[in-house]
Amino acid sequence: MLFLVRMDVNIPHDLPAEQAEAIKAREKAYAQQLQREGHWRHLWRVAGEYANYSVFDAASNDELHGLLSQLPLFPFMKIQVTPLAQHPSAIA
Ligand SMILES: O=C(O)C[C@H]1C=CC(=O)O1
Repeated sequence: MLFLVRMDVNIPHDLPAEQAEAIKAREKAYAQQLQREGHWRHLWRVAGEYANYSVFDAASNDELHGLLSQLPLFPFMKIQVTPLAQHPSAIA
């Protein structure tokens, strides 16, 4: 099952910079692991915003929730999920 996911990141200004950088480094490693595993199919920056649009592949809503809730930045993100279905006019 494919899901369009938008993530808006909002790291509190009072979080020490060193801590923020450590969380971002763990986030990058986990994001790249999920991409290698085929769960995180697309990752695009929203131009001009600390946000991304992503496409995830997960077997169920519960699996997707598990993947997203383990993101190190999860406590600092607003996440919107849109389940995707086949479009009858799509050729691929
Ligand atoms: O930068 C972001 O959009 C947030 C998050 C998503 C992947 C990653 O490495 O960080």
